[in-house]
Amino acid sequence: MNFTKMHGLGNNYVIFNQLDDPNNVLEEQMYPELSRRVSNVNFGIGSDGIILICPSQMADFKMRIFNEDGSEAKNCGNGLRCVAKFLVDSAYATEPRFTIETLGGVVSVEVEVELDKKQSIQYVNVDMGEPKLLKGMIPMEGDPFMPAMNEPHTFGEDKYHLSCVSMGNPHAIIFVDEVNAVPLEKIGPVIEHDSLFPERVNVGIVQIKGRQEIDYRVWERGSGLTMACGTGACAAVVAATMNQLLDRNEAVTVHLPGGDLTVTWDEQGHVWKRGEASYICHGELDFQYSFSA
Ligand SMILES: N[C@@H](CCC[C@H](N)C(=O)O)C(=O)O
Repeated sequence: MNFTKMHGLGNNYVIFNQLDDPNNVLEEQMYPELSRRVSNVNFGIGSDGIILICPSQMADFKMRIFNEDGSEAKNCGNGLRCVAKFLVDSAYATEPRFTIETLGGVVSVEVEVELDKKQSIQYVNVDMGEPKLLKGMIPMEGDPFMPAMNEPHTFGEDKYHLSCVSMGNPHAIIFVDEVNAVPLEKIGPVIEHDSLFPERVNVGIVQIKGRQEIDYRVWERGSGLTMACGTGACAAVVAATMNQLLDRNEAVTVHLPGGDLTVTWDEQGHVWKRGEASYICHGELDFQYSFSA
C-alpha cells in the first residue's frame, strides 16, 4: 500500500489515496485493524490514525478517518487541511477551492499560498459548517432538545463544568484558569468513556487569554493526547462564544501544543478554520508483513 504521512500542527495521519490506486483499497472490515497496526509506533508507522481519500458521489472528494484505536470518526479538522493540500499538490484538485465529503457532511476548502519573508507557507482555510449544540445531536444523555453549556457534572471525586459542541464529532469543553495545570491524561479518558456520552467524546480544556485568543489542549476520543485537534479548536471557540467569553464574527487565535489555528464563527453560523498542513514522508507499507503478526 502506498501512503503519505502528513500532519496539521503535529496531529499526524497516515493517508491512503484510494482515488486511483487499487492496492490501497481493502475489504471494508479491515480498516479498523489497519489503523491500529499502522498507528502503532513500534510495529507500524506511528500516527494518530489513518485517513482514506476516496471518490465521492456528492462532493469533489471524500475523506474517511479512523482513530488510533480503530474507531471511525465523522470528521477531522486537521486531516481536512492535510487532504486538501495533498489533493492540490498532486493535481487531483485543479482549482484551489473544492468540496470534501465527510461522514459529518460536506465541507468546502480553499488552499492558499501566503508568502512569508523567508519561505512560502501554504495555509488551508476550511468552512467547517455549523456547530450542533443540542444534547441529542452531540450525542449526550439528558433532554435532547437542550444544549449543555457550562453544565456541572461529577466524575468520581472531580466536578467539571462541561460545554458540549458537535462539529460532526462530539467535544466536551472545560474552561480552566491554567491549561497546563490540568491532568488531562487522567481526566480525559474518564470523561471520554463516561456513560453521559453514548458515542464517547473528545475532551478539551480551554484557557481564555483575551477576547481573540485562547489556549486549548485536547484528549482525543480513540487517540488520547494529541498535539492538536481542528474540530476541537472550532468547538472550543463556539463554546467560549456561547459562554460570552469571546465575540461572534471575530478571528480567534487558538494556541495548541503543536501550533496556532485561526477560528472564526461567522454571523451566518459557519465556523471557519485556517491553518497549515505539512508532509512528513511518502512510503510503501509492507501489507503482508504488517498483517502477519
Ligand atoms: N484530530 C481530529 C479529530 C479526529 C477524530 C476524533 N478523535 C474523534 O473521534 O472524534 C481533528 O483535527 O479534528
